[in-house]
Amino acid sequence: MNEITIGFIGLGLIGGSIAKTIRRIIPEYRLLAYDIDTANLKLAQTEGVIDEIYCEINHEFSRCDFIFLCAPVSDNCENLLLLKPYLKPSCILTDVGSVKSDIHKKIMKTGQEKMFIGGHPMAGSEKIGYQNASAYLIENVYYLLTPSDSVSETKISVMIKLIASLGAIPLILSFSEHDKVTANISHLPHILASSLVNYIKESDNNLGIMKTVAAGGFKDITRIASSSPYMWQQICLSNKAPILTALKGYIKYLTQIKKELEQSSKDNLYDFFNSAREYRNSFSSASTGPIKKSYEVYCDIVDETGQIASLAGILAKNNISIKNIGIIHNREFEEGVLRIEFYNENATSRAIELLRKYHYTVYERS
Ligand SMILES: NC(=O)C1=CN([C@@H]2O[C@H](COP(=O)(O)OP(=O)(O)OC[C@H]3O[C@@H](n4cnc5c(N)ncnc54)[C@H](O)[C@@H]3O)[C@@H](O)[C@H]2O)C=CC1
Ligand SMILES: O=C(O)C(=O)Cc1ccc(O)cc1
Repeated sequence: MNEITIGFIGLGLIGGSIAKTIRRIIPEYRLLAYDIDTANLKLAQTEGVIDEIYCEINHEFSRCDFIFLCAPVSDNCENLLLLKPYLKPSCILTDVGSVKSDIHKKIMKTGQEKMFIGGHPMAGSEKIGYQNASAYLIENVYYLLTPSDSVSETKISVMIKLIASLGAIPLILSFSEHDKVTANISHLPHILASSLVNYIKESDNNLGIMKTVAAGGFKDITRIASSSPYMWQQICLSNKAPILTALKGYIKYLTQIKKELEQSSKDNLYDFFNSAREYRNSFSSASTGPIKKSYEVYCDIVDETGQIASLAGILAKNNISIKNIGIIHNREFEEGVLRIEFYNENATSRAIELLRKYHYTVYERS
């Protein structure tokens, strides 16, 4: 088989993670990248992730069998025209942007429908840039695909195969359905997280007491407020109408709960929390959710030198890789515990079994 060549236009958190995943799973593929930030490109080349780096979009990309547009959404739209003269007809052009309607409209304008299949991995984080990219970010998560109307079935099945081979779960949607869904389950939550943080900033006293005592719940639901403001500015502007509809629907809920509280409607307040609890508990705890599951366990550990090293040694001897490790202190674990994160479900369950065998107290959190 001829060598497959894949190009990346933008190599930050998502582009970098897809490139690292390809390098991990299909190391023989040739990877090319362009990014406005040359430091990213140089790092990726030094790490052996990208084979060829370019400081402009040029004829080198005409060798690509796939091109992933991985810049913020409106930059992806602008890069389409710059790429157009170089793409071979058999190339599959895709993107990873969080919004799909604008890029599909631009694709129709530029006459590139026969090669475009929109893409959107439902995984990510509040972190920014290639330095935070991970070869496991898209493992076992939904990867939404929005093929153009005139792209061939062959191209669609090749794309589905590639995404599945990278360990993600391809799911086809129309671009308008995509934007409605993501407005509700991704864009609205990001707006809520940021508005909650802004509200607390405004309400706190000058010693920052709220900020100091904010507990797990606040931190859980506002983590995504640390995301890139530039990326979210672009997402909001690009998906304005569906986000406004979602906000309107959500504000209705807030108004309703405000009324029920004002009226001390005991039963309605109970129903409000109970219906949310039941529906939230019905979400799959398997990794295929809108939010990627993190494989973490918590473990009591004696506060003595060498304790972390001996636990890590047990895992290493059994070929279990640790993704992240560190002591945490919060109210749930009053004494402080060791938080250990693994790469996948299998490693997590093997580690739990092993550590318990060595008489460690291990906690799992759903
Ligand atoms: N961050 C997340 O959790 C997720 C982001 N996305 C989408 O992925 C895309 C990329 O986001 P991230 O990787 O998170 O952002 P990022 O900020 O980590 O990376 C963006 C990269 O694009 C480069 N870039 C900016 N303008 C460019 C241009 N005109 N041409 C070429 N490169 C350019 C930047 O230098 C940077 O390396 C966005 O469209 C976003 O909507 C999709 C799923 C999750
Ligand atoms: O960090 C998280 O939990 C996210 O929600 C990340 C994210 C951001 C943007 C997307 O389009 C998809 C996923």
